[in-house]
Amino acid sequence: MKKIIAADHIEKVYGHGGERRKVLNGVSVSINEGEFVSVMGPSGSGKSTLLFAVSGMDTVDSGKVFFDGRELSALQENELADLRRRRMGFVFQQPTLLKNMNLLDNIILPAMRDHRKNVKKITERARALMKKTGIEGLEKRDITQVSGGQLQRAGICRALLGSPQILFGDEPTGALNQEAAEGIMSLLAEINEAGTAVMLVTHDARIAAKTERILFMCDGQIVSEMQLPRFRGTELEARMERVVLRMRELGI
Ligand SMILES: Nc1ncnc2c1ncn2[C@@H]1O[C@H](COP(=O)(O)OP(=O)(O)OP(=O)(O)O)[C@@H](O)[C@H]1O
Repeated sequence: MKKIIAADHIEKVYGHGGERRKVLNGVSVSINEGEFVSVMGPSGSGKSTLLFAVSGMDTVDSGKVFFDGRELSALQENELADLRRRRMGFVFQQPTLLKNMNLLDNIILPAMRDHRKNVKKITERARALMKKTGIEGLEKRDITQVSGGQLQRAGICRALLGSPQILFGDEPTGALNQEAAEGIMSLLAEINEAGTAVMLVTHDARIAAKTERILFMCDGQIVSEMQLPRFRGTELEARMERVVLRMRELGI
């Protein structure tokens, strides 16, 4: 299986002098093409920092991160930005969409930077993604006129517009009720099934149990991993129990 992300002994330090704190402490991890991975661990264990480091959204203080064989720190800022825009997608807990701009325009806005001449094509693709993600018909709505789940679906459409090889999610279901969260998880599973790798940070064992590999973090390190068969809609409770049990064993 081909690796799309490979992180080799990465470290991230925040603060200065006596206040210095190693938030990533020699993490090595790889993500294969098409994998569905989640990251769990206590608050402050470094989950978001890891996601930001392996996606090139933030730099590391030592170690190396490779995306599809290219070392991120060796890239020029514009090359890195280009790589992130074209080959990675990002979804956050609160999608950063703009008020006073309708949902469709919000979705296409970042892609317009690359393809000014292709407005028609981008709009068509955005509409197709809105249909696929279940928000067809909401194109003209302002972002204040849709639910949290619909907003997150719009965020996912925006992230998918460039056909990324990997979608990174930092608590993408964290602000949603359980029903909306499950809808977003089903959507992410579908996207993953179609070939896009997904890497999610979550606090929720119910969410992690639907992924195929769980990385457990504690104090800036990956302290354990769990491989699960692809989730096919059954045995969720048993999978959750395994996750919770592992966390208990790890004391996290
Ligand atoms: N920009 C920053 N400057 C200084 N410290 C930071 C910064 N970003 C994160 N930290 C610290 O690094 C540690 C790890 O943060 P991180 O957000 O990666 O943890 P997390 O596991 O994702 O936590 P949570 O589950 O609460 O979101 C925390 O102690 C946090 O306070």
